[in-house]
Amino acid sequence: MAAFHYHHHHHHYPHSDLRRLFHRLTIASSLSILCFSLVYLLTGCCESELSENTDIKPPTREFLVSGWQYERNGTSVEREVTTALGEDAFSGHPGLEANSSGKEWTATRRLPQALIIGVKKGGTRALLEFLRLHPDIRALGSEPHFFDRHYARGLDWYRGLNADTEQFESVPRRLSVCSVSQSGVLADVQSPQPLLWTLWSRLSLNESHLLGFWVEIEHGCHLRVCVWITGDHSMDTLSLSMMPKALDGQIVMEKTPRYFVTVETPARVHAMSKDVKLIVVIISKTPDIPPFESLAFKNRTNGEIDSLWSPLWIGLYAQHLERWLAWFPRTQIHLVSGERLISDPAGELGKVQDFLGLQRIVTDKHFYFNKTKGFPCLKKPEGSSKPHCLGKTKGRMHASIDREVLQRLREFYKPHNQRFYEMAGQDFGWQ
Ligand SMILES: Nc1ncnc2c1ncn2[C@@H]1O[C@H](COP(=O)(O)OS(=O)(=O)O)[C@@H](OP(=O)(O)O)[C@H]1O
Repeated sequence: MAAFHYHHHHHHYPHSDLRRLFHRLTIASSLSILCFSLVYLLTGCCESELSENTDIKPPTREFLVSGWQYERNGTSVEREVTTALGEDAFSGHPGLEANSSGKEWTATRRLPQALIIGVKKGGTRALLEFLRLHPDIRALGSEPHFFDRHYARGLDWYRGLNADTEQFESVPRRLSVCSVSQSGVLADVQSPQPLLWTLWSRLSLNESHLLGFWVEIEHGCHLRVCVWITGDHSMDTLSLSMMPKALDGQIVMEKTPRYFVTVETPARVHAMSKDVKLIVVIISKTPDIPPFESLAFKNRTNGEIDSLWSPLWIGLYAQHLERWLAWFPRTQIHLVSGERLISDPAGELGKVQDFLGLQRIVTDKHFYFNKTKGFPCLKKPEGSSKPHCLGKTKGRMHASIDREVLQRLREFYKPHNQRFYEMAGQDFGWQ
């Protein structure tokens, strides 16, 4: 049997919601911003420095200017916000760490050399989070959807080099994200909304994740607008959609499982780099979309499968792989078995590391099987010392599917899968 997939819920944030949010932020912050502007005008601290500061420097917090915080689940967030900034911000990011060798300072934002292109619900998040453990991998946490949705924004946007002067830094595990403006400081102080807006549009989050924000100034008079976000999505989604800074020799990568099935993507990826390494996680599973049994058929009585229904169409792996093979050699595409990623994560990760030309550093020592979750979890995820499983949205209970329907799907997928095995040069044993 082949793979079946779910509808994916992407976040869409209506303009009006964001408007309302910023409205609230404005009211909450206007007082402190006024004070801030006063201090600014009185000290005139930027005058001499503005023109000299074209590079981002490690920030030294001078003021915690504006906060919009409230109690959530009975715990005050204020102390933690300060902690996140004062102690932890900018730790865990090679591009920003001060180190006696000074080497870290050469880290730059580069276009990815490897992509996890698919497939949706195949285990792409697990694969990326596992790969992140490797010191030679720098991975973007969110799904940037550059080649399928944001292509018109251009490669500089993708890389994280905005046309405007903003720079973003994220501290993925610490739940604080900041946007730094290097120009027009006074104007920004009087109106932090555009900065917040840009920062916000870079996050795959919505208003409900926002716990607070603050504006601060650092040495060199860069303005930083920071948001503090709930922990619920930290492992799965908290990251800015731009490439992380990486050192020479590190592999930059991202995952957007939709790339695999979008017709225009292979050519676009090829135009970025003909050497990029492509990873596809493929799996055989049934989507958990009630009423699956009726949606899967064009005509239930004669058993005609609706092959254009997206969750079933995604599973036509041969068809999708064929499009990639028109642009990239088979050796540049690595297939990961979604089933084995669950039953033997270290084994699958070993092969991926070989494919990427990396030393096998992520091994069975890094995983344990969590019986409650029913999935492998990490003993120590990147940037943390505590064991971690993926979030609630990964590894869900699936409703059982009618046996006859399953049988019909097996028949439907059989020839497609056969063709896929031939193309892949590998039998995945689905039946
Ligand atoms: N270690 C571990 N922990 C949790 N879940 C795991 C793991 N390894 C693989 N999986 C499987 O990953 C499925 C989600 O796949 P994706 O991350 O590719 O989904 S998404 O397309 O990004 O939404 C998810 O599918 P569902 O069970 O349907 O939620 C899991 O089966």
